[in-house]
Amino acid sequence: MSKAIFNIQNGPTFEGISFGAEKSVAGEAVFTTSLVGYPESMTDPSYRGQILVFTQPLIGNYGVPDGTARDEWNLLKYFESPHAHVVGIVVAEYAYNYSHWNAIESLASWCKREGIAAITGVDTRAVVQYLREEGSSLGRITVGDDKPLEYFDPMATHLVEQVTTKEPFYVASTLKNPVANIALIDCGVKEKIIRCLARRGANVTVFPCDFKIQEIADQFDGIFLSNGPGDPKMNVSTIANLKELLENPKFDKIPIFGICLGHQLLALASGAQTTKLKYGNRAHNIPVMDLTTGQCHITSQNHGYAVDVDTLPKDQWKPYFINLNDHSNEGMIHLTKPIFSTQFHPEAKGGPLDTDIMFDKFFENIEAFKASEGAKIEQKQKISERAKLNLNADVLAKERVLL
Ligand SMILES: NC(=O)CC[C@H](N)C(=O)O
Repeated sequence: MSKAIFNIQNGPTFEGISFGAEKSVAGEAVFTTSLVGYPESMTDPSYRGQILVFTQPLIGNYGVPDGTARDEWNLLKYFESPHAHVVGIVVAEYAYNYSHWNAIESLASWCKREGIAAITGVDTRAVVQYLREEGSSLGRITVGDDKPLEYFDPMATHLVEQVTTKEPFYVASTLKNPVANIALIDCGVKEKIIRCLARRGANVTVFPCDFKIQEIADQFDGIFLSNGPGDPKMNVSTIANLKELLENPKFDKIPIFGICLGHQLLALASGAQTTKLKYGNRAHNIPVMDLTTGQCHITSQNHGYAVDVDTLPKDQWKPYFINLNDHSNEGMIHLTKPIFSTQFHPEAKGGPLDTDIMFDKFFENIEAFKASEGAKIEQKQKISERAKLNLNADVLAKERVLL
């Protein structure tokens, strides 16, 4: 067992024991207060480049499930993407013995295989107290006798480019008569999000982040904008594409739904601004209020940036949800078009399922759109148009295409 050191730039140093890869790493140090879900969080592409500190003191006790297991849509059953995206993890007490019906290996052996640095024996309460007071900070984990790495800010890079699918891929509905064809812009989409769409009977065509969706939006019944890592402002071409999509009156009736980064990109494309939060919201129990009903929902969250609600163009958008802890914006809804977005994660993997209804709302919008005049291109014609663009389901990959 090697020793390991966790440093926070201009902050405290913690000594512990390495239980992951024999590899030193540097990134942004963030903390999550979620009690469970370390395999889901670590494989969520939105955590790309980050060192994740768990406030739950005992981590690893239920091991790691089979990351290759697939469901009936050929989506990963237990992981949110094929690989881990955090660069390192920090825990108070690693559970060397694990036990769970679907565990196939220990967290330590998975981290070693995935090249994730892991340190145990850290006073994670002190880490969180520091980050909460001083705000998000850069961190590094130095393993064994390695020379400490330079601090590195992943937020200054275009992280979405690293996680988006390289080619479009297709997830077919298992229904004989699928209810919708949805285009999904993949900025680092979680498998559960695709499952939430497929489970409701949609065929989902997943596109790379910078795909010019505004050129073929009329071939689809709805457009989905995914979650993803990094500073939303880095996604210059995606924002420009969305701006053209929103400004083209031809697409006024097409339903759009965005989650987390998707929400932020929609806001930026509408002329609003995003800001970096002091230390972000990463938890499975964050209360938000629906401003249209006054109802409170408990939500799953993982973000470091937020939409500045004061900059939303008020003639087009209104805030949809508000965070009841820090009063940051949690979503927006268009005044006249079937478009809405949430900062929280209604797919909740992990987390509470309270806001799964947001997907139902998207499908209600899709139903209304399909029944409306604006969507009267016959389904067969749409399919042949998509085939002309080489987006025929038969020629598309069936899963995420990685580098
Ligand atoms: N989960 C996400 O989509 C995160 C969005 C963005 N990268 C943020 O940190 O705010």
